[in-house]
Amino acid sequence: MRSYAEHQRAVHELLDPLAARLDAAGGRPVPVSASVGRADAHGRVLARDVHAPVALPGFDNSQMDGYAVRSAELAGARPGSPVRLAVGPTSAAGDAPFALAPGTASPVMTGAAIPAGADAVVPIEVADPSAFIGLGAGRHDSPDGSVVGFTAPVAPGAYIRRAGSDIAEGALLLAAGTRLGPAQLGSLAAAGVTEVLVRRPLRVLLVSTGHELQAPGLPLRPGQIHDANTTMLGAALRGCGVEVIEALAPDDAASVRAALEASARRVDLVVTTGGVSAGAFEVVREALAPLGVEFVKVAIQPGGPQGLGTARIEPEDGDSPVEVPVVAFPGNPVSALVSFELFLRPVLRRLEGLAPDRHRARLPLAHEVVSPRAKHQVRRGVLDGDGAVEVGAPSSHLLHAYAQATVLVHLPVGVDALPAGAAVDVWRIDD
Ligand SMILES: Nc1nc2c(c(=O)[nH]1)N[C@H]1C(S)=C(S)[C@@H](COP(=O)(O)OP(=O)(O)OC[C@H]3O[C@@H](n4cnc5c(N)ncnc54)[C@H](O)[C@@H]3O)O[C@H]1N2
Ligand code: MOO
Ligand SMILES: [Mg+2]
Repeated sequence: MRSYAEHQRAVHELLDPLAARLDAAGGRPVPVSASVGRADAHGRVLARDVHAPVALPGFDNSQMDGYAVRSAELAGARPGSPVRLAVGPTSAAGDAPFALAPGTASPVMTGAAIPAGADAVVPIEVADPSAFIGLGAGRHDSPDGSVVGFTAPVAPGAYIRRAGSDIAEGALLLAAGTRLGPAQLGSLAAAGVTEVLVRRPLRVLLVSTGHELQAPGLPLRPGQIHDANTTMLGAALRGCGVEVIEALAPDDAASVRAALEASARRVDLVVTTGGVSAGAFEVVREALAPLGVEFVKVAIQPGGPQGLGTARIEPEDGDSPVEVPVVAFPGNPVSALVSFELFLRPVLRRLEGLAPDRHRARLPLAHEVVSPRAKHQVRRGVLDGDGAVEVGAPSSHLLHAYAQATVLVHLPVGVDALPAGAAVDVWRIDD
């Protein structure tokens, strides 16, 4: 039997090369900003480095509302003997910079260009008067004859945001592989970048198998059930930025193979559910083992039976052979979704430019639990009012209970019983 870590490594080895494939086309141009009816770059992954076309800030500007001064002129300022300067023209945000005349102090607003010759800003609160008076009518002129007093020296450079202090012109703004969230998009917009090259999304064929399955909404004959896995794993995959093609194959190997043959050339990966265990109709195993997919037992619960490998399909119509990686999950819905969380989501997160680990914590158990010693068990749980973990039942058909859970609880190999209060690893379920 394979360990959890061994199978995780095998999935990574099979799927990590997909990153290069998604980059191979050199990226697709997409707009940085959303506009009606157009896909934008939000949530996508950069295919190429982006260098700053300009320095940011683009010019020295003020960090505070105050007065731009020559610091040397305030060297002798003391509470008892203030330095008084004539009020010069005002620099508001958006104004073109001008020159500061010697012996004057210019009102300067946050984000406004520092007048040439000034080398420091004194915040309005520590000037005398401590509020702007008489500005506004002709907002760039000084009120005639106004004088402002300063009672302390100011260090050169005080409250000046230097040009290039965020990023220098030509420096690496965002590296290839970065996922574009709000801060990254804002940073591109600030630099005036309107379009970027992003990786194309991963394309996955999702095949659910089972003679008993009926699409939700269609009536059930006795013995039939509604197909939950297609909706569930389709959502999980799309939530990771994947484009999904769905197929429902009845319980015969020929239809599973036909589903693969129909779409293998259009996808990067095939994910199947069901038909991998020890029953009489294990159609995924039957269809894919001859094509090169390996079926193993992993020492986890749920999710024990797993399939993994590259399927080489020789189309019956004589078309050229096609090879496609396959990840085969067990059919029990809880087993299928836990398998996704353990094995596939970390890889997809990496392909998305995100850290592979999800939000994790070590929390105390609210009550005693038991677990099979030889298996890494993953239970679904919720936190009680004190932040302790209430662990749900282990069975793999309890999908309703999974839908109520907020955490996955890990009980590793070697654990057969843990008392209330013992610390366990939990992963937050957040989408
Ligand atoms: N004798 C043994 N029996 C079983 C073993 C074993 O080791 N020896 N393993 C058990 C474990 S663990 C699991 S997990 C399941 C895996 O089963 P399969 O992957 O072969 O899946 P199926 O047999 O097709 O279905 C299992 C179960 O899940 C339901 N199912 C399947 N697909 C869907 C779907 N799309 N939506 C909702 N429900 C689905 C299906 O009706 C079955 O109830 O095998 C155990 N048996
Ligand atoms: O391993 Mo199965 O996945 O328990 O239910
Ligand atoms: Mg089965």
